[in-house]
Amino acid sequence: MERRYMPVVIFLAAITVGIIIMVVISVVQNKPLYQKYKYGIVLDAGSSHTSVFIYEWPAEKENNTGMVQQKHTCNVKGKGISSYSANPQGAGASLQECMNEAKQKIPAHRHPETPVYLGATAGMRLLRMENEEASKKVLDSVALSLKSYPFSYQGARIISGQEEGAFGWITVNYLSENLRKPTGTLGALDLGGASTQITFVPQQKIESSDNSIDFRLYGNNYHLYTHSFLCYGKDQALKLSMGKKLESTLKTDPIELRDPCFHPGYKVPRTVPDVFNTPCTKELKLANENFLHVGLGNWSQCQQSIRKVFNTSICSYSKCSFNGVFQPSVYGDFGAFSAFFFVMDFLNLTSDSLATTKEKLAAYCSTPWEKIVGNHPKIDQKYLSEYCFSATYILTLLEDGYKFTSNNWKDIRFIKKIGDSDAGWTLGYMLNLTNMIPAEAPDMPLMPYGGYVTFMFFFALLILVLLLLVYLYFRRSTRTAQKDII
Ligand SMILES: Nc1nc2c(ncn2[C@@H]2O[C@H](COP(=O)(O)OP(=O)(O)OP(=O)(O)O)[C@@H](O)[C@H]2O)c(=O)[nH]1
Ligand SMILES: [Ca+2]
Repeated sequence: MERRYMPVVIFLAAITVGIIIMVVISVVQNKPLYQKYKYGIVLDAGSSHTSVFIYEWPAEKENNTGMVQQKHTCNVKGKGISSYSANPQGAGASLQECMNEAKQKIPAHRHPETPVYLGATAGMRLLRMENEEASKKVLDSVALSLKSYPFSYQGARIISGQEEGAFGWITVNYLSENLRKPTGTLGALDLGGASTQITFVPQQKIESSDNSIDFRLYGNNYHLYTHSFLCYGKDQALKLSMGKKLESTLKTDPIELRDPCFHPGYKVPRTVPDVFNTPCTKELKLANENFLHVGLGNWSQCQQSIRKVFNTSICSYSKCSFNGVFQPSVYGDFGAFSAFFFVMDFLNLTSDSLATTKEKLAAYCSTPWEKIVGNHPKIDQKYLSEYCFSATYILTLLEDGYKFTSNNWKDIRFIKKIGDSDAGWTLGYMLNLTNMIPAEAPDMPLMPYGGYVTFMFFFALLILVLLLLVYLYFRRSTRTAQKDII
């Protein structure tokens, strides 16, 4: 090579090395550090049982939407914490197995910074109404138990019905990644054992302040309608409904309750206090101690009997759901989770039209109890016997209560999970308390990581090609000049 080209070659080599170093550094510098995770624990102390949820998220992306995921769940053995009113220590002790599991699942070096929250819902709201002292003792007991773990204890409290509804809404919209998009949001329908919640962004004005809740999330304002009906979870609704039937029938037939919501051939002895042992049915008092609960398996009569637990005759607003509670017209798509899902999924009723759902359910309810047991020998008979009631209650609540119709029935999606995370209030509760959903949209990189690397690569290649072209041009023009001289 001629000596006079040496500076050009050195120059090109230096530029090439410079570009390579630039690309390598920017790739390494911006590489997402996925191996660093943070964790959070939320205990859902429901009326029927307690579940422990462990969430995880990449440490450096905590404010981005959709980053927090459910890593693990553990169902606490036995009933909900409100059932420990006579033995409060038992409530704290019941959490041990699942909390030890949490210790195993979360890396030890993260334990001290991992927040633990316990939120109790309708079972504890009812216990507080009945016996405030006992509800305090139960909360103290679970608090003492949670403080004994190496995590960062953040409190154990009874959450309000509004919080339960609103955080369920945040969870489903966070997981569906609706919050940063201009698309609509998903309403949330939660059916527990002791209460039920409806939450959505309405098109009409919210006429009662109790039912209105505002959030600013990722730079958007959300004006939500929410209501929680205490005593209208499926277990309490069964008591309400049986209480009404008992009240009218036991006067004439003190030993038999003929119930259209249970299968023909179903016959179980019960006691009156079994039905009336809750503040939801307190006003109904009866002397008879024992009665025989006899199934009739008649869906339309069952629906008639369930309608009696919804008072639709009073409303001081422009429109109401039931019991005088304001509710705007349901609007948009809804995610229906917890018992809405368990029940409808068990009966295979999650994707039919409203008319077909009713037909199938009517056939199911009239199926003899013996046949039902024969078809499902492994399922606990208490649960099995209640599906006809529960599904009829769900249809009646959605249609007569919330005013869904055959036209918008398809807008209800019965869901358990979104991705790997359960739909429920716990994730929204943790996101809110850890400030993981910022009010304003965080600054986003100009382009996604993959796009950025590709751009840097092709841009560097382009510079190289251009330099090569300049070099070739330079070489040709100096040769032509030399020829001209010769
Ligand atoms: N069939 C069936 N029922 C379930 C299952 N899990 C819970 N249930 C029942 O469904 C009802 C509602 O359950 P959850 O949503 O866990 O209710 P909860 O959170 O304990 O009650 P709330 O405090 O009112 O929210 C209760 O009657 C439970 O016994 C399940 O996997 N299958
Ligand atoms: Ca619940």
